[in-house]
Amino acid sequence: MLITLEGLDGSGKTTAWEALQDVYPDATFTHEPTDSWYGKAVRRSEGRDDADPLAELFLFTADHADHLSRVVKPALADGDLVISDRYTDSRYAYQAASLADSDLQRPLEYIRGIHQAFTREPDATLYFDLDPETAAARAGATNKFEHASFLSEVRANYERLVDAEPGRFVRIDASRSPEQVLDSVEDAVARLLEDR
Ligand SMILES: Nc1ncnc2c1ncn2[C@@H]1O[C@H](COP(=O)(O)OP(=O)(O)OP(=O)(O)O)[C@@H](O)[C@H]1O
Ligand SMILES: Cc1cn([C@H]2C[C@H](O)[C@@H](COP(=O)(O)O)O2)c(=O)[nH]c1=O
Repeated sequence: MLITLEGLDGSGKTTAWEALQDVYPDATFTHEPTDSWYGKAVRRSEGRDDADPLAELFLFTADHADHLSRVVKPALADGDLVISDRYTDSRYAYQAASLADSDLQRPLEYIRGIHQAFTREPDATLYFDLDPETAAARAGATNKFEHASFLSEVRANYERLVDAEPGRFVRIDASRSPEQVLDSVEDAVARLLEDR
């Protein structure tokens, strides 16, 4: 089973992903961007304000293709529970926002279309829902995406994704205390595993 954690920068995904490692020590824990050389190329691009947004989409997508073939698909083939801190929805939400003013007519649909031919969709996605101002403040503006105005466009895209596939997403109210958020996350994962 593939479970992904999604949401704005600073919404608490990594905090939850780390806590889940104590609860499910045998699961495969992974993340995007990855630590591969593709992931390092992505990190370089994130650090550049002059990066071309379409080129950046393809860097993130190359990292995803490598992540799928090297980590995600083999772990799923072994019957592992796979929990990924960010995955395809990050591209649909973030790169659709960075390409909003490009020549692409419908960036979110275009990006989904690129992935459809080769990706493995998540079985379930925990969506850490947080307002963009709090998210930006928690994230500390360490890259070009971590600003409230951009994050509010990203959030609108996440909402479109949730509306399109309500059965896949579990909304986590990420504005609560870390303890409350972790309790909800652990309950949600336990329920997903029971229902599978
Ligand atoms: N529920 C919470 N309330 C307040 N602060 C929190 C909460 N959860 C996490 N934090 C703090 O917010 C910051 C960002 O948390 P975290 O790295 O888990 O978020 P993230 O969603 O993984 O962010 P990014 O996508 O930027 O990596 C950290 O300093 C973390 O300690
Ligand atoms: C996978 C992915 C990530 N991003 C953005 C979102 C964040 O601002 C950074 C890195 O993520 P992290 O959780 O802080 O490590 O990259 C993106 O724009 N598109 C993606 O596909």
